[in-house]
Amino acid sequence: MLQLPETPRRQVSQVKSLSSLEDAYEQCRQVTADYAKTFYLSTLLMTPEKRRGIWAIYVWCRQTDELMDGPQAANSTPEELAATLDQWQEQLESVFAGHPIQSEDVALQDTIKRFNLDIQPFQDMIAGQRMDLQRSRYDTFEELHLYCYRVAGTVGLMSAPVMGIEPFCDRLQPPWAIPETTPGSPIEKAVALGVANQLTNILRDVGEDARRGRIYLPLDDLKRFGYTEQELFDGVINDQWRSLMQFQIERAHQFFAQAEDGIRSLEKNARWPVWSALILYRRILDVIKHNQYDVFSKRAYVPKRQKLLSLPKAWVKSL
Ligand SMILES: CC(C)=CCC/C(C)=C/CC/C(C)=C/CC/C(C)=C/[C@@H]1[C@@H](COP(=O)(O)OP(=O)(O)O)[C@]1(C)CC/C=C(\C)CC/C=C(\C)CCC=C(C)C
Ligand SMILES: Nc1ncnc2c1ncn2[C@@H]1O[C@H](COP(=O)(O)OP(=O)(O)OP(=O)(O)O)[C@@H](O)[C@H]1O
Ligand SMILES: [Mn+2]
Repeated sequence: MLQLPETPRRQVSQVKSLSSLEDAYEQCRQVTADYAKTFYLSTLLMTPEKRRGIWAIYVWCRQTDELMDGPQAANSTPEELAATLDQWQEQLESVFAGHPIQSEDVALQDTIKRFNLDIQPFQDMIAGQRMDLQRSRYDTFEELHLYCYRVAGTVGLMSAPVMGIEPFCDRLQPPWAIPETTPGSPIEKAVALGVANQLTNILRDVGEDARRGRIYLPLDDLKRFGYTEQELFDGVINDQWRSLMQFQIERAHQFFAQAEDGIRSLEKNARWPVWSALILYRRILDVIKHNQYDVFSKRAYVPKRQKLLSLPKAWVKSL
């Protein structure tokens, strides 16, 4: 279980008890290995400096996600969750200012310094979590795309400087917008991979989200395909639903295709984990289709054996 900070700022005396840099990275390694085994395996081929950086970012992202999705969140009011995000934001600023608060921050701070990371994608991810507190519907794909950028496209922006990508000079804009990226640039493709993963995640979790009263699929798409919110809550699988899902799956594929193209811009020793993440996540779309678009009573997942088998495939692609 991930440890979340109890207080916004620890006293100086407590800061002394933070882990050493080695221990902090070891903690991040352990969390990554526990939470995402296949992904962890595929990071082992990166240079030690890079993989440690990716683990530190992974842990920060995982913790950010857990703030809203974890067991503590289930027993909190929206006001408490908003306050938790404020506190998390303060802690982030503190790490970027060189003052780590929890042990994992010691590793993140080192990664930030080493790879000259920008705070904006981190802030944007927190803003994405805030969207979940503020809304449970998206009218258009444009609105959903902003959400996907914030909660997942940002991962591409955070990890690209660590993995090594050229050129990494696209201008970042204020947190309410998706950063301006040069069309067709590798960094745009890095964002596209996060968006593709998040769209896939949304399709896989339609039923689970509906049970929480949430619909991520754009409402204007539902309308266009003649499928109602009530039908979604009732788990109706009809021709309209199948067509709607085919359209959404195709859209996710387009983002995966954009991302594929970007992987060759990464430094060679960083390509394997990215290919494996892409192949694994994209496969979920095939499973949804195989399940005849029943995302209400079935969870589309890729069996462990297949996951492991995809590692050599990703390896070959990364050569
Ligand atoms: C090498 C590599 C793949 C690096 C990324 C590792 C990293 C830092 C991952 C963080 C993932 C994370 C915990 C994000 C928090 C928000 C979240 C949960 C997003 C969803 C991930 C799937 O997780 P899961 O299935 O466990 O979700 P549940 O909570 O169980 O529902 C996401 C769908 C998004 C993850 C986004 C990526 C992996 C994007 C990675 C993009 C790059 C590394 C850019 C590559 C560069 C080019 C040029 C293509
Ligand atoms: N069943 C799954 N099918 C496809 N991709 C998955 C699946 N589970 C996780 N992923 C995603 O694939 C990437 C690699 O995860 P990995 O396969 O290492 O997870 P894991 O070790 O099986 O653990 P977990 O399923 O608990 O996330 C991550 O982005 C992860 O979120
Ligand atoms: Mn998971």
